[in-house]
Amino acid sequence: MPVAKGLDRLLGRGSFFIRTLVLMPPYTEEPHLVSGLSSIGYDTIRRFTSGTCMDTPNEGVTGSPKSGSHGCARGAHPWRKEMRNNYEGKNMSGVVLCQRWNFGPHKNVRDAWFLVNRHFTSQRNDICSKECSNKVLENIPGYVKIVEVGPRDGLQNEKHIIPTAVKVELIKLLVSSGLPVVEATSFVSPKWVPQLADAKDVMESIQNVEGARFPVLTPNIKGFEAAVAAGAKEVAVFASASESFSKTNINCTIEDSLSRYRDVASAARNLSIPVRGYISCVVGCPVEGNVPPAKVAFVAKALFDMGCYEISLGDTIGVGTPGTFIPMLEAVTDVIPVDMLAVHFHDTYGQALSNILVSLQMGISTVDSSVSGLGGCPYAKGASGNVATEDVVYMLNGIGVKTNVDISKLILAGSFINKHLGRPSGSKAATALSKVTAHASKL
Ligand SMILES: CC(C)(COP(=O)([O-])OP(=O)([O-])OC[C@H]1O[C@@H](n2cnc3c(N)ncnc32)[C@H](O)[C@@H]1OP(=O)([O-])[O-])[C@@H](O)C(=O)NCCC(=O)NCCSC(=O)C[C@@](C)(O)CC(=O)[O-]
Repeated sequence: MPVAKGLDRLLGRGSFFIRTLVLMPPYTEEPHLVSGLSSIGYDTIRRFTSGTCMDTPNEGVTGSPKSGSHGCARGAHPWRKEMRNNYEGKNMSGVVLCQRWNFGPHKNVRDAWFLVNRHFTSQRNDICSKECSNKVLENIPGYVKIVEVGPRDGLQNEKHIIPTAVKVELIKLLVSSGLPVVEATSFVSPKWVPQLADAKDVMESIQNVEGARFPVLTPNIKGFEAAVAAGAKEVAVFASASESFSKTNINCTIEDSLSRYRDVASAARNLSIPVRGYISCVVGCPVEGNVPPAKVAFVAKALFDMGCYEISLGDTIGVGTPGTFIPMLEAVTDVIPVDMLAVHFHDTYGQALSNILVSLQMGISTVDSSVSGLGGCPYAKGASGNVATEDVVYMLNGIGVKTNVDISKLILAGSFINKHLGRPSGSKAATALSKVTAHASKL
């Protein structure tokens, strides 16, 4: 296998994990993963792995203060630390694998290891989490919080209105898979997004559902008040890094939207309600094209200053690659602590998983995704669904990262909504694993 020999030379004998990832059959064509990662300097990656504030000067960030001025003012927003602590301590769904595997004709443990994992990476790979110490993966967090956005970002874009009962059942199934956060709906104008006009009913129906948090989108004080009245205990505001998209999506300029969100954040602080912030179009806009990283950093800093406990960076139209996402993340982490950031990818160009992997390497540990890859934004023409949660969990399992999500239950949730929508899953992992299960006797 010439590619394998080349990789061994490139990586050294100790780096069998990368080799395994690259060569895992049937994905043996090209070592894209290694060549892509090797172009990112390790120093650059390390810079983002500390959970502490960066003191890097932020010249070039329009209108934002200079170095250190953000001062990581977490004391002002005590829920931040508390919420991070809440993510820990759950049972993990992974199991120790291949304890009684028969190595059979395979020459050595390494070869047998990757064959074993070819079949079993739907479970968390504990061998990997213990033994992978190579430089490429060592900075990846041990736990990743997945924020499921299917019921909101997914269903807001459906042609037909989904019955409230179906939405509620979907949310319950997602929670039962172990997802810690399920974005439930939006309190936006029903004239703009009729698909989510039943936000109040959805929220009221899940009041007794335990085991996850249910943030909802609120574009203004009106939405915030309606959300709180319906029982929401966490909200999200959504700004844009592109002026044109801001006008298209929420009918106001970026500056006006930030002013509205300051009002929402202030009202939320009075009620001790945590506020998540989104930034859309962080690398590309359907109207303006490329979006400068400094613009994203500016909006991120504004959301941070108003008290958002987490800021989700959205590649709304899915055009980003590591080549554009890394410089944007560098600009944002110059002004915001990396542990307050989340990433949110639409998979229009099939780049989401590679972008997630580099984001994790740069210190991000929160990933938004949507069951079955549902989704799209009604105001971002051409945007496809979000990255599928099943695909994200599959990848994280494969590299030994804990999520607490049971992928088989997640696939059930996906099957439920796909059946209702009358179409196949948008998740490659769910599709493949369903086939494997169906033909298990042939393995
Ligand atoms: C922001 C507005 C409301 C401005 O819309 P507007 O028309 O400029 O607002 P307005 O203040 O002039 O009000 C117009 C009407 O809407 C009502 N209204 C006003 N506010 C609300 C509210 N909160 N809830 C219910 N009704 C509301 C208001 O009462 C009035 O009703 P009328 O008097 O005509 O009967 C509108 O543009 C809107 O709702 N936009 C939402 C668009 C949206 O939800 N887009 C998708 C989510 S963003 C996204 O998907 C991206 C993200 C987050 O996923 C990240 C990524 O993918 O990158």
